[in-house]
Amino acid sequence: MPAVTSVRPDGVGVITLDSPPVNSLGSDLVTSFMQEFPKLVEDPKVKAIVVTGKGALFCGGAEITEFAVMVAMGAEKFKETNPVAHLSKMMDLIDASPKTVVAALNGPALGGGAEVSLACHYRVAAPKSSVGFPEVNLGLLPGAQGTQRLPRVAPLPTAMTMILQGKPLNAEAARKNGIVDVVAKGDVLEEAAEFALSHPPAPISKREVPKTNRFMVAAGALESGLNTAVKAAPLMIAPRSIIKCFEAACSKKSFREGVQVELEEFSKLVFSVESAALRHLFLSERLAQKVPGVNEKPAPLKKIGILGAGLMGGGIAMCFVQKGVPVVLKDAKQEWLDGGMKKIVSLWEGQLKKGRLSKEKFKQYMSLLKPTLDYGDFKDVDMVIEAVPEIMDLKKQVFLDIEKSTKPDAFICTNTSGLNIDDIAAVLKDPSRVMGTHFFSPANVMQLLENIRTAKSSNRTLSTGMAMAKLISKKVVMVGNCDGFVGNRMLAPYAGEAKMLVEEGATIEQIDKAAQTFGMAMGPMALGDLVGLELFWKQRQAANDMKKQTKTYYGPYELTDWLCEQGRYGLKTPDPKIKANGRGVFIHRGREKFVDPEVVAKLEEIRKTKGVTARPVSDEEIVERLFFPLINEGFKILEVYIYGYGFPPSKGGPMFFAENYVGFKKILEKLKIYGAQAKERFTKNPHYLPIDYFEPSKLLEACVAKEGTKVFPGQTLIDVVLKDFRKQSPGPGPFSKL
Ligand SMILES: C/C=C/C(=O)SCCNC(=O)CCNC(=O)[C@H](O)C(C)(C)COP(=O)(O)OP(=O)(O)OC[C@H]1O[C@@H](n2cnc3c(N)ncnc32)[C@H](O)[C@@H]1OP(=O)(O)O
Repeated sequence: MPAVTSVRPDGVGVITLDSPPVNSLGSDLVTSFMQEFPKLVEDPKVKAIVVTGKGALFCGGAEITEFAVMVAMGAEKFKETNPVAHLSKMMDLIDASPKTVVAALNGPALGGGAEVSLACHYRVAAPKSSVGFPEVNLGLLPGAQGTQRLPRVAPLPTAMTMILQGKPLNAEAARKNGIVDVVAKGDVLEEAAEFALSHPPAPISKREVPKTNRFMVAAGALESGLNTAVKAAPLMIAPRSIIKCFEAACSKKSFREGVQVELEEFSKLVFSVESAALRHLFLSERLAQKVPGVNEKPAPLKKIGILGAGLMGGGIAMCFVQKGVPVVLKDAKQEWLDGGMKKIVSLWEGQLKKGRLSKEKFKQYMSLLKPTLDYGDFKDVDMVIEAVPEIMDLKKQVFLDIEKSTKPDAFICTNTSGLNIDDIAAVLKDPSRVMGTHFFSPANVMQLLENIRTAKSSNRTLSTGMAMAKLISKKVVMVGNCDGFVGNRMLAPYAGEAKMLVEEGATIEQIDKAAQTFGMAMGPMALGDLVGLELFWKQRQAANDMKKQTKTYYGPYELTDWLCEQGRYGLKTPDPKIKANGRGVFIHRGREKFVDPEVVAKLEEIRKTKGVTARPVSDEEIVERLFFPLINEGFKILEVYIYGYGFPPSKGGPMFFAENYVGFKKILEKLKIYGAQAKERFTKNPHYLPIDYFEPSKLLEACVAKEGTKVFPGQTLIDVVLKDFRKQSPGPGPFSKL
């Protein structure tokens, strides 16, 4: 029953939004609310009305899955049956009630949920509730009168931060900003009922926009708000539409006229490819949390052991401590431990100085983090995550040491980015306790976590790994144990082509700028320095004889070899005393970086040796050669089975980008052209090794063949093609060396 009504003995009619899991405003709930609410208005026994939500949330907003259906209807049909206009009518109904309507915010009121609360005449909020407008994160705006109601109650800067940046306010902050009338001290429903009985109806739509808000708009506040939003997310189109709605609200326009502007802007956004991409990401991220067959109750994680206090280990330790989980951080040498602790403490001190961390929290963090050299301190931890250097024998040895020092049911995770986890786990008596947890650098910042299942990981290990990700607020993807897992596997051709393009004549700056203009948070050259160049170097050295390998060769290695031989590993130089510290492709000074003339000279030398004449490379070619092979690799992975590396969210992930921005056919054609060029380079120039990342994926070819096939709203052509493909696919191949 989506909207449930009852009448209390004190004459307050209660209408409860009841649509699990988040009381989203799907058409069923809206229709039922519009049938039930008038009954309360007309009931002579009802003196006032309270709107509340069932469960932990007031309301999670409009039903996101229904947007795809709206888009599929097409623009013309959408005009006639616009479900958001329907939602707007629900707001009018509440607003126009002759009886006082109070929202009892039992939990978060988000998007359309916040709009329902603002359509009510007053808001009484539980202390743990919040009010937020996250629509911008879906490439949308509050299309059910939110942009017109919020500036009527809140100061313009608050309204702008909330809607333009999607930042929610907790109950107390919402009260201070005029959005909430009372923060309940006791039972929120009781207090809302009491409030409703003692206050007259007061619709926000009848309020004037405060003069200060109008002055601020006249003084150009909207432009500066827009600049901030655009700076944070340059490719987003929603902020410009949101500004138009605020302009309408704070001008001489009536509430109704403002609502009309809002509806028009919303309609534009809902049809945009950016919004489709962001909605796709929202739903895909949640889909990725559900691993078929992994259904055992996760074990509690009360204490964590981290082995290795380097960049990764330290960052992982921070993730847990910042969520209040005690961590034992172990390393083998005092100086390594001290170095790791120093880095962690300096990061927290930096936050303290900027006012982002309170002194109390800082103290709490310090008390939760225990540095140690003694394996004995792992005796009561529930999970150990090892983050020691990527050397197979070392990993096997530390696994044996962890086994000896932990409880038999403690989980053992390896933060490898490339080693075969089945091989590491095989040294243990009970390999079912093992899984891979591949964090991305810097681990305390990056949102992605790849959990890797081994052949023997138990259901409980895997479910606890997924729960662990949720505990530390990571977006998690469960992947199989194969070369480079998913992230690095897709990154390898991207990084390889970046190096190849530099050799061909593109400048280092040009490569990174082209990638950043596309929307990447960082270019591939800077990324190499950030994650550490020695990873690739060591992996390559580990391979016996590169020249004999015929497959999976990723890009030229001469420059990286030269840099690493001098200890220029980028920002991940292990020994702080070494002169090359902070040097890689770039020279890094604090947040600034410069291309080193020595690197440019070395490149010239490499070209000479290889007989390559530098040529001008267009930005278009750079983008195509960086991303198309990456997409191709994604298809290869999808032949069996996406968040990281800062891929622009407005493009929805590489596969969504391929389908909706470029088209499969163009990608296939370009892969063939660039692949033929790479083959010619390999055949004619003995300095080059063969590469296979331009070799088109069978799934991509199948998608090209099926282009034009009708798909259901919300579904992708890849979904459709994958269904048939699953049966025939050989998988991503066995675990092989780079
Ligand atoms: C004109 C008006 C426009 C709008 O209102 S646009 C929508 C604006 N609202 C939002 O953007 C809110 C999005 N939702 C969230 O931020 C979070 O979710 C919550 C804070 C509400 C809850 O978070 P947590 O408790 O961690 O749960 P979870 O895994 O994110 O979601 C549980 C299930 O609920 C589904 N869901 C959440 N919000 C919506 C929604 N607005 N429409 C449809 N489904 C929603 C998810 O997908 C998932 O589903 P599964 O269990 O199948 O994985």
